[in-house]
Amino acid sequence: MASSHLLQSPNFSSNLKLPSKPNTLKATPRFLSIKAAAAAASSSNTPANTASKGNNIRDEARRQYLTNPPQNQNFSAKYVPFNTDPVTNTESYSLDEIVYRSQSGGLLDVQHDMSALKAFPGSYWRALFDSRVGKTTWPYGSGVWSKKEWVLPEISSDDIVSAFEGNSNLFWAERFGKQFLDMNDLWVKHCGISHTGSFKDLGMTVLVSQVNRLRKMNKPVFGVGCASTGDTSAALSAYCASAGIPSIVFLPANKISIAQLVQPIANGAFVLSIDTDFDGCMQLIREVTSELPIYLANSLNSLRLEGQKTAAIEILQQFDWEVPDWVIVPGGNLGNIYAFYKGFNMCKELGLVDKIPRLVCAQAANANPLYLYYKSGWDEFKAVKANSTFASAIQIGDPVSIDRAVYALKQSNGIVEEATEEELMDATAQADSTGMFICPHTGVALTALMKLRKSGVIGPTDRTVVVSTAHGLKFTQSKIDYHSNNIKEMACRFANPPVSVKADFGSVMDVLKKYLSKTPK
Ligand SMILES: Cc1ncc(COP(=O)(O)O)c(C=O)c1O
Ligand SMILES: N[C@@H](CCOP(=O)(O)O)C(=O)O
Repeated sequence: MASSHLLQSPNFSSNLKLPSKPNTLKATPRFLSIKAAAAAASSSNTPANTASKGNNIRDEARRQYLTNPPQNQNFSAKYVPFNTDPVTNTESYSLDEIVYRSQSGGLLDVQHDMSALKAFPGSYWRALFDSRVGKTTWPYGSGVWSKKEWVLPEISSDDIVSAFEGNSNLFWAERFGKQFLDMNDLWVKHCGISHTGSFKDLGMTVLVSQVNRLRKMNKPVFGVGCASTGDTSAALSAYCASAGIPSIVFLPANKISIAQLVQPIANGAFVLSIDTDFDGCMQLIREVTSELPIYLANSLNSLRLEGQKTAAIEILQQFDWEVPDWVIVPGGNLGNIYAFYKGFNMCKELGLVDKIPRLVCAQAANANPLYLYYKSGWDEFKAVKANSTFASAIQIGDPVSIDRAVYALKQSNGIVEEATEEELMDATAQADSTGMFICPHTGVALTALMKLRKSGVIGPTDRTVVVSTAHGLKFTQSKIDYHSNNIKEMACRFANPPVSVKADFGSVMDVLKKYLSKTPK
């Protein structure tokens, strides 16, 4: 592409000129003015401006699009079979087709036209993405849609269903790092501080937006369905409710938390509580979605991972495009570990950074098919019967994205670790005692970190990011059980139960004096 081309985003009122030398990693002085232009352009759509024009942000985006249509935006994406040679296998599908599997029954992947994206240097993309953070411009106020060109480049902003998800806190876990791990550069990416309380929002905004588009195109999509351990169903039902699209969720009876169960109920989903486990629900939803006009929303559908990969890009952005040494992700159905790899790898391929972090996937020992496969030297994969775990959202024995996970780990020189119930609950309590309030799945990831620190694989100064996947408030019962010392065969070493005390001054004083005498000054 010639360097004189202009890239004009729908919501940007001024053109962003390409640097004269595309594909260079160095930011040129000229480029800095591009950044300023981008910032100025996006700030012209502030709510105050929008309101004064008598529009809402969606109307304003539409108006911008009509008066200033995008030019030379040749970005596109399609489905291709996952990890096959494009020379010998030319199979591909439009994203507007309803397809979840390749002809041979394998996984699909969303493939972007990388040559069109590569026409712009990494410095361009860094500045463009940075310019969109912290704004309410539709749809770029979302951490996912601020990377729209890399997610679903062809969807109209008008079809997007978004809760301005993403842009989640990257928390410096200073005290936890220093106190328990002798680390000074430990970070927790709080993906669970999100609209429905988990990272699933990142993928679901993409999937439901595409469904919205398909329905407008009169494609046969009556509603959207998923099997779930509680978080996918919460995200699906919220995004569908927001767009007025029916959602159907299959939940394993008595295996998800009350907080998770109530989410789809409140959002008006059709909820089936099925007497099986997650793997059984997954099997059923796959059969049902191949018979009925119900679109599959689990991460078998590769659209979801396009949204989830933006968390990786966001981490780089939050470190001002410096690459951390390690990223640790709890794994269940195993879509997310691949999504992280894909996000990091796209940034490398497109010149935003020059390497990717090493990835660690952490599993509960009670549901550890990936760990066993890794320990066998990737010899033979065997699904397992997942046993009950406090990390209930990853109680999965037959993960649909196993091939994606193995690919991500091999490409990133990755590691798989596991956590017993006691280890994950202790790690959760320790993290909470330093001011976090994490879910048990994050406890699994922290356990993996503790083990890798102990063995010296992760060093004291390694910059490490632990991905926190859900909000701790969804899992209060496990915390209540732990802090009440009410878990069979678990010492609950860090339990902090409340003290019952009589309602008189003397009793309260006695208890407080005892407490103060024991507390380190
Ligand atoms: C809270 C939470 N953490 C981690 C995971 C694991 O993600 P994945 O299934 O993509 O491996 C899930 C869902 O499976 C989840 O709900
Ligand atoms: N933890 C998930 C399990 C399903 O994963 P998905 O990413 O394939 O939808 C959930 O919350 O349901």
